Amino acid sequence: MAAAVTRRANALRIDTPDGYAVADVESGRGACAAADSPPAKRTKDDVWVAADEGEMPGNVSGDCARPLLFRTMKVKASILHPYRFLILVRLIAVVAFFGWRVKHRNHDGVWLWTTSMVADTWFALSWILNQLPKLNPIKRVPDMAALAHLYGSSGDANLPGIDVFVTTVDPVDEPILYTVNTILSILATDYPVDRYACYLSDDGGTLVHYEAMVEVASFAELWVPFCRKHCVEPRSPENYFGMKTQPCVGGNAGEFMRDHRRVRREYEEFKVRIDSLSSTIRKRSDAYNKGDGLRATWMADGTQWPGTWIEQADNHRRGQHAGIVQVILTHPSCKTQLGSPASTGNPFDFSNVDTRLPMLVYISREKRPGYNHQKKAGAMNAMLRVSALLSNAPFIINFDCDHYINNSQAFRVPMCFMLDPRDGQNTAFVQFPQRFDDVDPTDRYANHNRVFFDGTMLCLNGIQGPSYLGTGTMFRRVALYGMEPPRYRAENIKLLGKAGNKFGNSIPLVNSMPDAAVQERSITPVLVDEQLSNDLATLMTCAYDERSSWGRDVGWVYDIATEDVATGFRMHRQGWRSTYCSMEPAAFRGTAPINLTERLYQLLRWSGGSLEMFFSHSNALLAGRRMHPLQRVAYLNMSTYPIVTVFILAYNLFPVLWLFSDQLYIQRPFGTYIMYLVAVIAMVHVIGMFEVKWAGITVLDWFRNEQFYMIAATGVYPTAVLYLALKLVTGKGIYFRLTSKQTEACSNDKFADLYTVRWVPLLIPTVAVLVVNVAAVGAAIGKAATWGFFTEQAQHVVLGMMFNMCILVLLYPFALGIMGQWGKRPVILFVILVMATGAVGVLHFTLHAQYPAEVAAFAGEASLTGSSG
Ligand SMILES: O=c1ccn([C@@H]2O[C@H](COP(=O)(O)OP(=O)(O)O[C@H]3O[C@H](CO)[C@@H](O)[C@H](O)[C@H]3O)[C@@H](O)[C@H]2O)c(=O)[nH]1
Ligand SMILES: [Mn+2]
Repeated sequence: MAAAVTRRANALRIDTPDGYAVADVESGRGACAAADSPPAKRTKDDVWVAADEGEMPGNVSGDCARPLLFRTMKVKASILHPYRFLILVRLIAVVAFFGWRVKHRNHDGVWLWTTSMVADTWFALSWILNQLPKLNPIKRVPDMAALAHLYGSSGDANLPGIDVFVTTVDPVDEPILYTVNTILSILATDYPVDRYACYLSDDGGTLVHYEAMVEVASFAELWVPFCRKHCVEPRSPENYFGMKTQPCVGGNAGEFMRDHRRVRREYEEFKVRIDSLSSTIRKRSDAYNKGDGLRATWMADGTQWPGTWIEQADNHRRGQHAGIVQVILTHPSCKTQLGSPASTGNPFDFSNVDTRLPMLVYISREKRPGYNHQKKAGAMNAMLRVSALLSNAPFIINFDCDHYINNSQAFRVPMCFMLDPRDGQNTAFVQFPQRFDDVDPTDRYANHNRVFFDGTMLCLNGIQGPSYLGTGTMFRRVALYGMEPPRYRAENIKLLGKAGNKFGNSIPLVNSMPDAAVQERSITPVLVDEQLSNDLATLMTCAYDERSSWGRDVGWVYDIATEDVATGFRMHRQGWRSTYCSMEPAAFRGTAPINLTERLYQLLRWSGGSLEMFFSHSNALLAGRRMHPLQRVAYLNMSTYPIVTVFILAYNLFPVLWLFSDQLYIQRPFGTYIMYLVAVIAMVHVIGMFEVKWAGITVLDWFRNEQFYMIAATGVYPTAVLYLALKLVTGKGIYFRLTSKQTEACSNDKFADLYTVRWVPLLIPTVAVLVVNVAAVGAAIGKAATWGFFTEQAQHVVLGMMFNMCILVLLYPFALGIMGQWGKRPVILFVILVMATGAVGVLHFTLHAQYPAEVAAFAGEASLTGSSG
C-alpha cells in the first residue's frame, strides 16, 4: 500500500491507481510527493457528495484570485434525510413517553416514580445536547494538488513557517524512546527544512533528555537524508523498522537494501546509546564528583547541569531549578546543501540529497517551590514565548511526546485550510484525530475512540469546528495570543499598542507579535547572544505569568485539568473557527493506555476537567454572540456529559431494591412502560447505525464505545461529579495525573498491560453494579420459578431481567479487565456467571416457595409503602 501512495517525485502530476490526482511539490531535492490525503475526490463515494460545486476554482473570477485549497463534502441526501427524520421521530417518541408517564403517575412508590422522572428528563436533555450538533456532518478534503500548484513555480520554499512543540515530563513514565522517535519523525518530515523549527519542552529538567536530544541531532544526520533519499514512511525509525516489510519506493532496489541495512544497524546502536544514557551520565558525574564531596550532575563538556540532578540538591531538583534553553541544531541556511557521494569512510551516497536539518531547541522552564506550574499548559506557554524570539513562525503544531508523525505530508495538509481564500484567515486551528498504535486488536477499552473523533468531531466541522484535543493540532500563532479573528478585527493587530501588561513585561515578545501575524512569513535565523539569552530567561521564569493575561486570555488556559478543550473554547468564543482533518495514512500516531486502571484515570481527568470547565469562566453559557448556537450546545454537552451518569448509576443499582421486595414498579402499566423504553432505546441505536455509516467506522467501534461508556458511567463519571461537588465546597481542583505510557519494551507480551490489574477505589462502584445485576438475574429466575413461569408477574420479571442482561453485556470488558490474567480465558467468566445466578435463584426459590404468590406480592408492596412513608 505504501508503495502505491508514496512515490518519487519527478512528474508534475501523477495519477495514482485509486484515482486521486497528485501533484509533485516540484523540487530538485528529492522530495517525495505523496497521494496520502485524498484530495479532490475523483472516485465514487457512497456516503459523501461535494457540497460547494458553485465554488469550484473555475468559477472564481479573475486569475489573481487564490485557488481554493479544499473541497467541502456533505452526507448524501439518501442517508442524511432519513437520519434527520429518525432524530425527529425519536424526539416525538420521547415527548409522547413523557406525556404518557405523567398521565399514569404511580400511586404506590411515588418517590421512585418521581426520581425516575427527574432522571428521564435529564436523559432527554443530555440526548438533545448530544444530538443537535450532529445534524450537519461536513467533511473538508484538502486539495494537495492545488496547494502544490500555488507554491509550484518557486518550489515549495514559500510555504509558511511552523514551530513544532513537543512536551515531555519524565524519561521513565514517558519512555524516552518515544520522545526521541517523535523528534526524529519531526526532523525528517517532508516540509521545507528552513521553514520549521522543533522545540522540546522537558518539565523534568533532566540531563538525560538533553543528551538524548544531542544524540538525536547526530543520528538525524544519517536518518533524515536516508528518509529523503528513499521516501521512507513513516519517518519515526522505531515504527519504520517495526513494520513487517519496508518497501522500496525509489528506483534503485539494490542501493535501498544496502542503505536500509546500514541505517538499521546505526539505529540499533543509537538505541543502545539512548538506553545507556542514564548510566553514562551517572558514571561521568561520579568521576567528576570524586574527592570534594560534591553531588552534582555533569554535562559532557565538564560543566554542571543547570537542571535536575540525579542526587537532588537545592536548586537542582524537580520543581526547583533554573530555566534552560539550548539550541541544539541552529536554523539552516535557505540554500540546499547536497551531501557527499559514497567514499571509503562513508558508505552512503547522499550526493543528490539535501542534508540540512531543521532547528532543534531544548527547553526546560524555570521551576520554583511556591508556584503553581500549571502542568502542560504552563509548559506550552513558556514554549510559545521562547519560540517567539527564536523563530516566531506564524503557525504552531503541537504533539505529546508519544505522538509521532506517521505521514510525512502531514504539515502541508493544514495549510490547505489555513491559506484557503474563503475562511482560512479566520481559522484558528486544524485538529487531526488521534490514532493509536499498540492497542489490543479487539480494542477492549475503546482506546481508539473512533466514535468521538470520526463522528462527534467531524460533525462540528459543519458548525464552527472541532474542539482542540491536546495533540496533533496546528494553530495560528496570533490566535494563541488571544487576538481576534480578522473577521471581527477592524484594523490589523492595532490593539498591541495598548496591550499594557497583557502579555507580561517583555518588550521583545510584544515587538515580535506583528510579525507573527503575517501568515506567509518564514523563519529568519537569529544569533543567541547575551542579550537574547537574558530575554529568553525572563520569558521562562515562574513569575512571568503573574498579573498578566497568560493562562486566561492569552496562551493555554490554566487551572483546569483539560486545558485543551478550554483553550479551543476561548478561540471559538472569539469567533475563530477550526477544521477537523483526517488523512490516510493517519497523519500522526501515538500510544494509548491499554491498562484498565490507567484508562479509567485518564477518563476521570477528562470528565473532571469537563465539569470544571462548566464551573469556570469557560462556561459555554457565558460565551458571547460570536459563538454559533449549535457550537454552544456542543460545548454545553462537552462540559456536562458526566452528570447524567449519576442517574445511570442509580438505575443500574436499582435492582438492589427489587432483590428484597417481590414487586416494585417504576411505572405502571409495566408492559407499556417497557415497550416505550425499548422503543426509545432502540431508536438511539438505529440513529447510531447511521452515524457509523457516515463516520466510516465499524459496528465494533461503535459497540465498544457503548460498552466503555457504560463502564465509565458506573464508576468514573459519577466520581468526577463527586470530585467536582467537593471542589465547589473546598476549592481544590482535580490533580493532573500523568498518563503512564506502556512500556512494552520490558516484556515479551505486547499486550501484557491489558492483563495487569491495579485495584483502586475507582473500580468499586462498577463491581457493585456487576454484582447487583448478576444477583438480579438470579432473583428473577427464582421469582419466576416461585410464581410459575407463565403468570403475568413472571413475565414482567423476565422483561425487567432483559435490562440486567444488557447491563452485564455492556460491562463485559470491565469484568474481563478485573480478572487480570484469568481474563485470557473468558469461559471462566461464564461459568462464574451461571453459578452465581443459579445460586441466587435457588436461594430465592427455597425462601419463597412456601408462600403463595399473592401473599408475597402483598408483603412486598407493604414493605415498599412502609419505606416511602
Ligand atoms: O507537568 C506536565 C504534565 C504533562 N505534560 C505533558 O502533557 C502531555 C499529555 O499528558 P498525558 O499524561 O500523556 O495525557 P493524555 O491523557 O495522554 O492526554 C490527552 O489529554 C490531555 C488533556 O487532559 C491533553 O493535554 C493531551 O494532549 C491529550 O493527549 C504529555 O506530553 C506530557 O509530557 C507536561 O508537559 N507537563
Ligand atoms: Mn498521552
